[in-house]
Amino acid sequence: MLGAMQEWTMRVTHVIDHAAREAGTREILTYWADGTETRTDWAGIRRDALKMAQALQRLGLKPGDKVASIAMNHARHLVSWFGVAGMGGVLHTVNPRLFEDQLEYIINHADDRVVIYDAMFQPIIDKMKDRWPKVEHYICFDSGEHTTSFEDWIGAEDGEFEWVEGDEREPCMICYTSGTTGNPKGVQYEHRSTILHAMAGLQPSALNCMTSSVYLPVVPMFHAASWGLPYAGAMAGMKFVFSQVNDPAVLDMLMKREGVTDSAGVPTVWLAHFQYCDANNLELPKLRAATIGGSAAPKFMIERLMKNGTRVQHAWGMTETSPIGTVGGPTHDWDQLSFEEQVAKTMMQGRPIFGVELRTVDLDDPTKVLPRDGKTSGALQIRGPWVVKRYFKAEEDAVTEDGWFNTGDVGMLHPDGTLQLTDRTKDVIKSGGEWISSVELENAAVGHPAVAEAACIGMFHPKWDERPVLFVVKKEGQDCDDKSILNFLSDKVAKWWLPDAVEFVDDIPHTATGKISKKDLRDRFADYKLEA
Ligand SMILES: Nc1ncnc2c1ncn2[C@@H]1O[C@H](COP(=O)(O)OP(=O)(O)OP(=O)(O)O)[C@@H](O)[C@H]1O
Repeated sequence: MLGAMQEWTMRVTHVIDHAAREAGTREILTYWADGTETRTDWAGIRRDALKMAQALQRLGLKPGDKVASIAMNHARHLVSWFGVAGMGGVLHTVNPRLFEDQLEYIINHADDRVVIYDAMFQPIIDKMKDRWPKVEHYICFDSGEHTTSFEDWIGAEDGEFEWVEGDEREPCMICYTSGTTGNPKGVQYEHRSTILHAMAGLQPSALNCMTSSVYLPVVPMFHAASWGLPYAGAMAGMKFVFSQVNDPAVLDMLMKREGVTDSAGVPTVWLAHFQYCDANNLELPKLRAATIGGSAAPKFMIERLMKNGTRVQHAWGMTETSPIGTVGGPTHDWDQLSFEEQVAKTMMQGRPIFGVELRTVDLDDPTKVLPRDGKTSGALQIRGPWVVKRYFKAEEDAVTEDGWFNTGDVGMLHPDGTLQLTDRTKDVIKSGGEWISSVELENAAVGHPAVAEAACIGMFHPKWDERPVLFVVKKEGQDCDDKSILNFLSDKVAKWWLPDAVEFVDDIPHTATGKISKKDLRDRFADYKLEA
């Protein structure tokens, strides 16, 4: 027998309705690429989203149709998150840094009918237009010099529109993985999964979203739904500060002037911020918390932020998990820990937020579930209502028979639930039947004063199968040799982990999301040979 509560379909339109009703005047600021700024509020975002939904219908779009956005973070992009979902459509947030073949592939694969883009990406549109035969309309978020401008387009509507109703399991957004592991794969976020994920993000131990938050998400809206922040932020009714550019000078100015309390982004964002403040003799902004994820946050970054009074929330997730899986933050015993212990804990990837479950399985025998002992490393699996079950247009599910998604990450679970990632399955190095973490070697190497960046890959070795080779980019004006690096590593990793060779390179290839691309590094050094 069922209970007797009211019907409430979990559609994301509830989120914007709530924000406009309960926090209607809470501000949304945008700093635009041309240096101008505009301010709107949650009521304004809803008003424009209604107009946009109406305008999409006028173009002939039907529920289920897809609209691509190629855009940075700003209020109009935020409008499209709710406008597209509000007409029953699916917003496809595209990473503009993808390579041309990937851009061609994903827009065609998603069957996008409309592309809305920032003027700064006009060159991409000009280059790609002929390769996207299914796209019928182009709209520019900015000026519209070359095509219809967003403001003119929605400005022609009166906003007298009723959100399109539908099933809560219908998709409202599609994000593609960046394809470092093959062709990009589309992950469809449902209305329901999006709401559950955003509500989970409101847990105090998660994204730290509350009415008092003034949030500057540096994580782009095209990167795994900006970690769900636009939805969680609307639910909390917080103030957003957006910047269309990722210039540390602009971010620093906005953080200080607007009293930003929270920010979220990949580690490289803080790297650039540190460099900017150091070069200009400025103090770091005093944030309440910085959520860092997407790749491992290095120790020196965590230390520096914590010393500055900023709580570091080290998060792990992936496009396939909407993306939040785990978030770090003070544990019950936090106050009893020394600063060093707190840093060490923060370097791990945090604990699962309510709603998802993690387990690790043996790398060689995936049927064997490993103990949560903080010692045994294995392949990380996850399940939960905002974790992918099947990729868009795939013919088979992407989960194990018992319903777990294989993340491709390697790590261990501690008895208190903390996840400690050690590598990705395809990057972990197998030497003489034992595993070596390429990430741990890299993290240790970047602590060397002359090292700007380091990447470690396993190279074929006639005796050991694979041995680590470390590729290093030196800091400008600094010098060092392989002996100094190996010496530096010798008390930080096991002796048999020490790389067989250290190679100095001018640059290390990166993926479209700014992570080290080991695939490209391997391709670049395909002919590399290690001696027996
Ligand atoms: N806090 C973190 N520490 C270490 N690694 C992390 C962290 N957060 C995310 N990652 C890494 O990022 C991956 C997810 O990234 P994302 O979904 O953006 O895919 P991608 O790396 O860009 O592309 P692909 O899945 O195609 O390789 C995780 O599986 C993990 O390897």
